[in-house]
Amino acid sequence: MDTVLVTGGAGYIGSHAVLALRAAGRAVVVLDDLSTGDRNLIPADVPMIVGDVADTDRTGALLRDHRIGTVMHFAGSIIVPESVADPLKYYRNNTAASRSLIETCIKTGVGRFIFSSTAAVYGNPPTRMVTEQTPVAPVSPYGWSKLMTEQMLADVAAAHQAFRYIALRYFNVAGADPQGRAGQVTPNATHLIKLACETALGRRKVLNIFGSDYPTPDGTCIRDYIHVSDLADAHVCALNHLEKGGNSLVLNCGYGRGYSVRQVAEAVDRAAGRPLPKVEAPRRIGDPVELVADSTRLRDLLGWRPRVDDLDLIVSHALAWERR
Ligand SMILES: NC(=O)c1ccc[n+]([C@@H]2O[C@H](COP(=O)([O-])OP(=O)(O)OC[C@H]3O[C@@H](n4cnc5c(N)ncnc54)[C@H](O)[C@@H]3O)[C@@H](O)[C@H]2O)c1
Ligand SMILES: O=c1ccn([C@@H]2O[C@H](COP(=O)(O)OP(=O)(O)O[C@H]3O[C@H](CO)[C@@H](O)[C@H](O)[C@H]3O)[C@@H](O)[C@H]2O)c(=O)[nH]1
Repeated sequence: MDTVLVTGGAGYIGSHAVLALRAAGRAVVVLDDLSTGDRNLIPADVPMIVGDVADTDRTGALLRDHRIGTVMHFAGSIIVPESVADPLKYYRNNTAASRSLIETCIKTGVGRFIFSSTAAVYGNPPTRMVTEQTPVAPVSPYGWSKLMTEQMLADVAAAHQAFRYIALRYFNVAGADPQGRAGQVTPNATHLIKLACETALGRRKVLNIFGSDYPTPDGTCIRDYIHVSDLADAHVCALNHLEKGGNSLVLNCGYGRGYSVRQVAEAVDRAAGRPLPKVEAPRRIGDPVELVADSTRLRDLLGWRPRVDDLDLIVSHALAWERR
């Protein structure tokens, strides 16, 4: 079996994909510039090249030398408000860097590509449940930077018969490896569950609840939180699909049910054994009211079966990671 290249494999989600690939018996090589990642998140015997995916000479040599058959492309910049303040960083490190990587794949004959996309491509969707047919309409440069990469992949796959891809649109990724081998280290992360756990451990004074007047049962925004280990498994399913000759796909990744900000905060209270300090704050600009993934296609087309679909488990794994 070919070796899999995991770009951004020293990051939060990529490191869990490395663990899932190894559990499936696959050979893995990581390419990461360590701008936000950490070498310690991946097993010591996984080869890691420190470098930028946009460095075409080095990446080309890597693809050839390691006989890479599939690229899983996690590397990128991920902070939505930062993308509003510095859009060119996102068009460089997400869109342009992906263009370079895709071109290097075409030049070296790598025919399978699995891409980390995002629910941010939907912007503020008109319906509660989001299917892959829901119109895309990003509201941030981050979302656009990812949608442009999806478009490149579709165009390249149409032009090159030997190239197939799967774009996985992640909803809200959370939790940590149940065995404590990896978790989120991303600096300046803005994610609710990470911030709530940091607050529960006294590293932050208070958890802001951004907006309590939304048209939802408790007034706070609703999201579909997917355990990072289940998401990692989805990548192994995607790899198997492409290796069996399956066609290119765009797939939502979530569980299909949503929790409000307050419900998440209460789950952190339960995991921590005491209530964390919370304060109602104004709405955060650009937040959609409700984002829940219809993940029927992921289940039906890839045979994905979640193993940790439980908010209390997600939160307890995230809290255990923060306590480490
Ligand atoms: N975390 C989420 O909730 C979420 C949601 C939707 C999509 N995504 C996408 O998933 C992917 C992984 O996100 P994450 O949460 O693990 O973030 P992360 O910051 O933990 O990981 C990104 C990794 O990529 C590396 N990297 C960044 N730019 C690089 C470059 N040019 N060359 C080589 N390495 C580079 C970083 O050092 C880091 O290890 C990203 O593409 C992100 O857009 C994440
Ligand atoms: O301190 C906080 C942090 C967040 N929230 C709220 O919690 C919800 C979830 O926020 P967050 O965890 O920041 O996730 P999203 O803004 O939904 O975005 C995430 O999910 C997207 C996919 O849906 C990804 O593309 C993004 O990278 C990722 O940050 C939102 O209503 C926030 O307003 C708070 O109330 N207080």
